[in-house]
Amino acid sequence: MTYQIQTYNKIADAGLQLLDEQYKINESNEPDAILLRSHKLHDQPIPNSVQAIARAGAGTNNIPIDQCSEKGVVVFNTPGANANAVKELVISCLIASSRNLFRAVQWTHSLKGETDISEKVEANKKAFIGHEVAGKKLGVIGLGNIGSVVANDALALDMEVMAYDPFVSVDVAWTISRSVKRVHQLEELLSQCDFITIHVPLSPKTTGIIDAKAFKAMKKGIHFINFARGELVDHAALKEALQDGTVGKYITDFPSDDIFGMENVVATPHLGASTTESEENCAIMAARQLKNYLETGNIKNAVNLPNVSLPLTSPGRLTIMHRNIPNMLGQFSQLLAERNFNIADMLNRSRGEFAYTLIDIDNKLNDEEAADIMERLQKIEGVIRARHIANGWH
Ligand SMILES: NC(=O)c1ccc[n+]([C@@H]2O[C@H](COP(=O)([O-])OP(=O)(O)OC[C@H]3O[C@@H](n4cnc5c(N)ncnc54)[C@H](O)[C@@H]3O)[C@@H](O)[C@H]2O)c1
Ligand SMILES: O=C(O)CC[C@@H](O)C(=O)O
Repeated sequence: MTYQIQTYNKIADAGLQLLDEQYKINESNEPDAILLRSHKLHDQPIPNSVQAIARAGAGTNNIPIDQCSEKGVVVFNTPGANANAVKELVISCLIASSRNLFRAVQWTHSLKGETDISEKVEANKKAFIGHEVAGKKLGVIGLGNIGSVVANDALALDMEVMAYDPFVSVDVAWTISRSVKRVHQLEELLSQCDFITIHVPLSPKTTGIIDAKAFKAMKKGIHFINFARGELVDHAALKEALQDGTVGKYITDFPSDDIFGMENVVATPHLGASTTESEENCAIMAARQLKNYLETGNIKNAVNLPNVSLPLTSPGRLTIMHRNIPNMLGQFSQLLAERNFNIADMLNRSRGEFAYTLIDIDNKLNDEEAADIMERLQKIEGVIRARHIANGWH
């Protein structure tokens, strides 16, 4: 079996190398799967051949998830794989902004060609006096893979840390120091912190969550760090908050035309995950998840379907993505019984309005039998996509 993979953006070789001789990269207009980073898929049709999309990264706002679910396309991301890279940059920006490093470096370079540089340096350095972060209060909005490690490491800088995340996962909660104070109202964090960093996914619910009301609640002169997504912040409200001094500095990884020229804005070119280590981690995780899904039907870290894991030992497996409605399993087993196929194992999991079923059968199907059973499965109301995976070991 050969799988066709379409890639977008630069995917680290460490990940691509995991896709062995069974895989062809960028050789077909009808790929089985897509592997990408920030490339926007919203503006292009997704070929019907695509069974899975893997995002080598955390944010999936560049992928039309609802459309994918309706087409039976599983969408993966790589949770945590780039968290350390983002954390290191956020911590460095926290300190750099507090010490006026960005402006200071720019000014120093402007001395090129002048005389008496050391005298000018000593005379003017007072313009860049900063503050230490120790003893200051950091607010972390979103305590996921990135927010949790930023919060823990800020404690090591002797900062007081406050965090807001109404949906924090149990797994992450276990890793967070008890010294991080959790608040249940965003306003409480906004009104008390000297520095705020945001680490929530961009979705219709979070677009513009930092709006005029949020800025109004903040302390005067606060430094706001946004390495999550630009659209989380209402830029018109940001402009006002910068002008009236509410925001002393806005440091963001998401430059856009409207923030250029705003005073006290520092923008980096979406560099959060741009380390060799992080790019490799993401590419490896994404390639493994894609391979596992294509070859066994098992799912790990999908954003639109549940995790499903069943060792593939029988001669054949049917994978069925379907709506989460009654009597689907009954119809599948009836169909198989009518054709005299014996079910060796079965697993069914649901997530929201979608569900996924693996059915392992004792029968080794020829191409005709496989096509026939696929056609019949697809005809069952509620079935979105069905696949037959022949186990190469039988
Ligand atoms: N700059 C970069 O290069 C870069 C790199 C990685 C991730 N990111 C961005 O950072 C985001 C976070 O990444 P992550 O790996 O920590 O994701 P994650 O999924 O591990 O964590 C996100 C957290 O946000 C929380 N959350 C959701 N809605 C919230 C809300 N309204 N208020 C407070 N908390 C809320 C969730 O409960 C979760 O704990 C990504 O979605 C992506 O957009 C940017
Ligand atoms: O691929 C990148 O460089 C950025 C990834 C980042 O935005 C993410 O959401 O993980």
